[in-house]
Parts: sequence; structure tokens; C-alpha cells
Amino acid sequence: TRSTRPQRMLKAVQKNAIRGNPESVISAIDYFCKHSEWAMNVGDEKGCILDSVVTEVDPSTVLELGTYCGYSTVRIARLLSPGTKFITVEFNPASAEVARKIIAYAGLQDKVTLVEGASGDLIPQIKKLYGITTFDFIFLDHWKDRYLPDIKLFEEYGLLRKGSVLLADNVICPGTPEYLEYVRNSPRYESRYYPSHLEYTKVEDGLEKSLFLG
Ligand SMILES: O=C(NCCCCCn1ccnc1)c1cc(-c2ccc(F)cc2)cc(O)c1O
Ligand SMILES: [Mg+2]
Repeated sequence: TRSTRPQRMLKAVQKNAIRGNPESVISAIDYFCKHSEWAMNVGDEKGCILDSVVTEVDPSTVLELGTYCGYSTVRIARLLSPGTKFITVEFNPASAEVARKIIAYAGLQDKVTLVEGASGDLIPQIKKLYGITTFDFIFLDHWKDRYLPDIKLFEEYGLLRKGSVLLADNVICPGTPEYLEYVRNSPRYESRYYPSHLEYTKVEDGLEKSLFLG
């Protein structure tokens, strides 16, 4: 049967990247998406903004919602200090399978815990299952209509601390209007928009960074 796009992306990584070299894995995926098939990775332009925020926060605990094929997982994990706890959540088993292989190809499997399941089910259990009290950095890149309900779960289950940073992809395209309205109007957050473009295109998109004020 016909392969899937994530499977073809994995093949491109295995063919064109150097095992154990995260930069080459990132480049191989970007090349594949620019020259072979578009895919919904955060991409190189927004990826540089992601890198700068992760570097600035230098988090000890990280949560990513929406692993997909592991591109942003690799971007984040390659920047983390040893001992950092990094959990990434993927709903789609086929994507998760490819992501595990791409993360391992980059040599970052020991830095990442990939959890398969729905964020809404997992968030209430994270403290119990993974011994995490609060997250220093959260990257939202999953279903766009889950950003708002999930940030409310973070608040409800005490997973944020004064200074926690949330970074949300796709706030323009496909768009997350309710989430934007919430973080920009809530007195509990200080938000800033980073203009950019939809991965591998000229379409307007951007990232919203929100600082939890406690
Ligand atoms: O839907 C997206 N991501 C979620 C994928 C499923 C997540 C499953 N999951 C994981 C954990 N919990 C649930 C997404 C879409 C686009 C896009 C933009 C333009 C276009 F024409 C088509 C698509 C661009 C992105 O950058 C995206 O992130
Ligand atoms: Mg995205």
C-alpha cells in the first residue's frame, strides 16, 4: 500500500541526514518540505523564533502538544540542558511512530518522553504520571481548537508558575482566535505576537508568546 507523508519524510531523513546530528535532521526535513512535499512542521522561519524563546527561557521542564513527526521536538530537545524533563504529546499513532524514529535518528531519544494520547485526557494526569509540578515552557502546536481548553486545564491543575512561558504556533493560519482573545485579554498573562509565515510559504502566520503572571 502507498506510504504516508510522514513515512516519506522519515525516509528522507534516513537518506539525507547524519545519524546523531540534530542540525542535519532539521535541514533534511526542511529540504524535503521545500522541494518534495509540504508538511505541517513549524519550519525554519518560525523554528528560529522557537529556538530563541527556548534559549531565553532555558527551561527545566518542557511540554509540547502536537509532536507530529518530531521536527519541533528535535529543535527544542537539541537546545535543552542535561536533566531537563521534556514531554511531547501526539494523538495520532502513525505520526508518533515516525516521530520516535526521527527523534532517535537525531540521537535525542533520552531527552524526550513521547506520550500517545489526547492532551485533554493527559494534562490532568501529568503530575501523577511524570512527577512534574509545573512547566517552565509549553509549545502548543496541536489541534487549534484545543489551545484554549488546554490552557484552562493548565491553570485548573496548577501546571503553571509565575514566569511559565507558553508559545503557540499557527495563531493566524489556520488560526486560534479564541485562544488569542483569551491570552491577550486575561490579566494573568502578558502576551506578545511574533510575526512570521506559514511554514515553507509566504502566507502570513506567527507565534504568540504568553508569560503567566501567577
Ligand atoms: O493542524 C495542525 N496541527 C495539528 C495536527 C494534528 C494534531 C494531533 N494532535 C496532537 C496532539 N493532540 C492532537 C497544523 C495545520 C497547519 C496547516 C496550515 C495551512 C493549511 F492549509 C493546512 C494545514 C499548519 C500547522 O503548523 C499545524 O500545526
Ligand atoms: Mg503548527
